[in-house]
Amino acid sequence: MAPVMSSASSAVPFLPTMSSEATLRASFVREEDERPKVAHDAFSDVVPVVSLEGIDGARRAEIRARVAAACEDWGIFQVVDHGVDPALVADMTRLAREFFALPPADKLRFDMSGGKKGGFIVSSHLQGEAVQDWREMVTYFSYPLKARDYSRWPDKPAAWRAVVEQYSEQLMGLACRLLGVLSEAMGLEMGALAEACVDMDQKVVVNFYPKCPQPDLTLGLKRHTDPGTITLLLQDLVGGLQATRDGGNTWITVQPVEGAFVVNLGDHGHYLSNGRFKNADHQAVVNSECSRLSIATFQNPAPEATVYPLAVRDGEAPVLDEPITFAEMYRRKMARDIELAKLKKIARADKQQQQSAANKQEFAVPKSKPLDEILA
Ligand SMILES: O=C(O)CCC(=O)C(=O)O
Ligand SMILES: [Fe+2]
Repeated sequence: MAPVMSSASSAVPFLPTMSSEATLRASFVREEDERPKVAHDAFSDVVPVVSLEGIDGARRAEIRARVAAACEDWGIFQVVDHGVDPALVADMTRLAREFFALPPADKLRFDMSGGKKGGFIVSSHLQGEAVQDWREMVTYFSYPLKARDYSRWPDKPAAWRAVVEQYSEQLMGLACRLLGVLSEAMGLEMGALAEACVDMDQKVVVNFYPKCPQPDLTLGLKRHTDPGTITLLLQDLVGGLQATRDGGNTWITVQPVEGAFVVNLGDHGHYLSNGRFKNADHQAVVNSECSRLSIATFQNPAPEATVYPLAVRDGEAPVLDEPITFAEMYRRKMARDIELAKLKKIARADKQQQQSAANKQEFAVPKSKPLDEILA
């Protein structure tokens, strides 16, 4: 069936309408090959849920083996019994929901469009991209401490800044414990990955996906891999995080687990393992029944950290030609994405032109011929 599109221009502010329009604006409608293939609630349990109870003692070897297997398979696993205070997690999600429920003007006081470091933005699609993501987000640059610019941290709801600070600190602790296990899983010393990150960066991104009138035509967040070392994702029980390991042909929806963090390996982690551990290829889908909240904590190396395999096994060649900095790795990734976005935009415009030419032809009334010409 042909998609039903609203003709409103994407230049019109769309915040208040994201959840109230009956049909999707054209700027959110994805090409067929990018649309969701699996429902937001068709949960799969293939991504293992690993308890971290006993991580510094009796269960370390078992945890390490399960983490290694999951990273070789999907680049994703979930952790429970992780030591992050559940009351803090509850406060974080409650206050995040309160923020997104504020009037648009309050959120736009922290508008980060135009390249500002941190704050609120709608969709956050790449420069030049033809299709927008169905999401709002707010970002906090939280580590290193010198990167904290409190003027870019929303000050409403009142308690949120303090809660984000505590959350960032506890997640940094969890990330360091996980990097220790991951280093060992790569056959390295426990401190190897943390050392490779130099002074670790942390960025917290709170994603809010409003309910959507036509979720089958769009994505909350398009397919991507995270650039950093690992990402710790807290998702509510609605579901919508999807992963693929065959380039987008087949997808699974990660089963939400109460209180768990989903751990995604990013590009940096992938390269350091010499490609043995996958950089999780993932996206977020939306639904028409309710909104969804997820909080992604990105643990990235410092911009000047070197990206190069640390764990090259016998008989393997390094997956990178030469050591590069993380800043350069990120620049190349963005350049590739922008190039791809440009090509997709051109293909989309071509297709729209062909469609409108075909429509004109269909409706063109054939010139009538004199009867004797037809009969001749
Ligand atoms: O919301 C989700 O499930 C995914 C979020 C994500 O992948 C990201 O923020 O990078
Ligand atoms: Fe992601």
